[in-house]
Amino acid sequence: MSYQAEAPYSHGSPARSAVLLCNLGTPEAPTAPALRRYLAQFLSDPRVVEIPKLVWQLILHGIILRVRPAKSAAKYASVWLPEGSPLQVWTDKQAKLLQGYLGERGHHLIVRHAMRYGRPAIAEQLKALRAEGVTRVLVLPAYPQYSGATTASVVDEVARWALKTRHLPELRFINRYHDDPGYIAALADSVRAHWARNGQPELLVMSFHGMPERTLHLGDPYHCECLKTGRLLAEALGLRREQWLVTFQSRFGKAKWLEPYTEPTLRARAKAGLRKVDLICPGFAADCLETLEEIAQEAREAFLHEGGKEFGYIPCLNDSPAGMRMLADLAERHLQGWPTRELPDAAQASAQRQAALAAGATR
Ligand SMILES: C=CC1=C(C)c2cc3[nH]c(cc4nc(cc5[nH]c(cc1n2)c(C)c5CCC(=O)O)C(CCC(=O)O)=C4C)c(C)c3C=C
Ligand SMILES: [Fe+2]
Ligand SMILES: [Fe+2]
Repeated sequence: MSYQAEAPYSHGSPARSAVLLCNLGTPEAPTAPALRRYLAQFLSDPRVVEIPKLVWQLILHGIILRVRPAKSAAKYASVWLPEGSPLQVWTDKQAKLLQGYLGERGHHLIVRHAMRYGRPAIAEQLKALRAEGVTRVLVLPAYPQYSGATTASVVDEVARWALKTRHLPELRFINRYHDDPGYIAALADSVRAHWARNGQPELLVMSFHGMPERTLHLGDPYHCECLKTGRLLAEALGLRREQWLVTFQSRFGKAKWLEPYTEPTLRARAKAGLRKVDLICPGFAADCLETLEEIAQEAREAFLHEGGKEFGYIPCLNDSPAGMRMLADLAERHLQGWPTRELPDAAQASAQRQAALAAGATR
């Protein structure tokens, strides 16, 4: 391969650092054509569907992309906000707030968000940051638990951009924060706040996005990390073992996925006499289709249908102050050694000029 000519970092331009908050991505509209584009990109990622490419492309284009887009579009339509897809709206807001939180702590840097599938694409954002003189990028995948399908796929996409780029910024990656005390405390705070308003349930179900079970046997740490988050959150809340449960949602395809499955578990528990349950989805940094539609709508209906009486959905950390402080702490720890507390060169020069002028004026 050959490297394209690229604009050099201009001499004397400010050396800047950036944080790139990366999430999964979402369709651009709740319509079948938009879903087809999104799902084609998402489900063609070999990190997401690990079966031989040729066989999978036949199934994907021959069956899945003919049926699923319309069905998924209807689900997206039920949670779509006036400003767009919830995942897009929250992730955009989180990046803006994170810039503010880090700024208040004296860090001069740029925070942007990017999506692994759809837009704004990771490569598009890295290119834009480079054009703004950014020479250091901290990549923060918005996935508390590491998995090959999510975290590693973000790294793949950064690497794909890097493969084509001559003058690379310095790059750092955050792999996980599933057991970060700030993350656990932020989740515990939001559960306690929910209980203060609605009373404590008989059972707290912590529902994580599923993965094919074979990924666990192939060495993916995702399952272990979900269980650890669950245990730490239960400990922080002082729950007894029978008062909490970790389950897995969003099964895709016919293979066995991580168990227990969320909705069948809720149905079975309701049938067995459970009346009041709370659901939280700690693996999602922001509310999205999988939490707002699959849990807060579908799982609720299933539970009530089987005789359950009260179903509480506890939102994701989204833009909560505790969640944002946690992200700022996390980024700050990984920014160590980068000169983010110094003013960028150009701003520094201008501040010095201003100081000299002021000094001259008082003399
Ligand atoms: C939080 C971690 C996630 C893991 C792990 C994950 C694995 C995974 N997902 C699919 C298939 C689909 N997921 C879909 C939506 C979706 N998935 C995540 C997160 C994880 N996925 C999020 C945040 C979302 C919501 C996006 C949004 O726009 O709100 C979908 C699309 C929706 C649909 O058609 O059902 C699919 C498909 C697989 C196969 C997989 C593991 C290998
Ligand atoms: Fe998913
Ligand atoms: Fe789903």
